[in-house]
Amino acid sequence: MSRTPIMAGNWKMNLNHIDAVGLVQKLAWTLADERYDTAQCEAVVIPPFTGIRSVQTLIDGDKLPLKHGAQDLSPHDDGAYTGDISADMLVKLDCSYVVVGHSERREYHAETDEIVNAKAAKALSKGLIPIICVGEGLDVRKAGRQVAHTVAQVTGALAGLSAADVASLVIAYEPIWAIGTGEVATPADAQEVCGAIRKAVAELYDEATAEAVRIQYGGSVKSSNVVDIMAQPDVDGCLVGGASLKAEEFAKIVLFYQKA
Ligand SMILES: O=C(CO)COP(=O)(O)O
Repeated sequence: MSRTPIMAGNWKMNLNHIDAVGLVQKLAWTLADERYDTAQCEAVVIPPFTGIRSVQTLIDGDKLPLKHGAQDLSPHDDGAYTGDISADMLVKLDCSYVVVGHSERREYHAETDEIVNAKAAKALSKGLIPIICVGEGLDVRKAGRQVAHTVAQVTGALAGLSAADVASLVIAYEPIWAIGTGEVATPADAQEVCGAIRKAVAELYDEATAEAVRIQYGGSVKSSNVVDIMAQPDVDGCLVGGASLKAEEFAKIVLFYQKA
């Protein structure tokens, strides 16, 4: 089974809703100029919550070849959870994807594998595709335990999910030491862990599920390194932070296949 590559721009806490519209317009123009083909790569923008409605209206109104998503969701349906956003609210905004378990949420909001698992399950139950983030810190990498650490996070995040659900979702391997540092993992580093994740999915489920699940690499991805990273057999896309805030740079990342 062939997996469609997926490039997702995680804007993190950047760009108000007006700037969000400007970026998406420029991204769409650049992609159109370069004859972007959605069959070659899926392009996703993930603004902060405050930008989603404007981005949705623009994508829908202008029939742009982009999908959009959110950076987090509540594991609860509704109720007294001040500051949280529910899956239903994101579905109403036509979100296709939702990031869960980003290392910044794990660190600053104390999200555990159990919480990540509950959020992924909630997203799937409402028809949203979770992008489940995993990855080791520098201490774990230095100890050579990156595979065991990351596979344990994947196992925790997928607990109780069906094979069909897992086949539909996205796992993003983001080594924390490579996020926003300019320190990109080598293509071989990315392949080592992404390959181990796919093997773990095969062991937890079956070969067909492992063949279907899409695995991204994230951490200082740029247009200058994306082609080498994407050449790895178990890397199906990238979760891009800083470089997704520049339309032309993110467009080049989406269009990686033209250079591959
Ligand atoms: O955390 C990331 C995407 O979720 C990666 O961020 P950078 O691309 O800025 O390193």
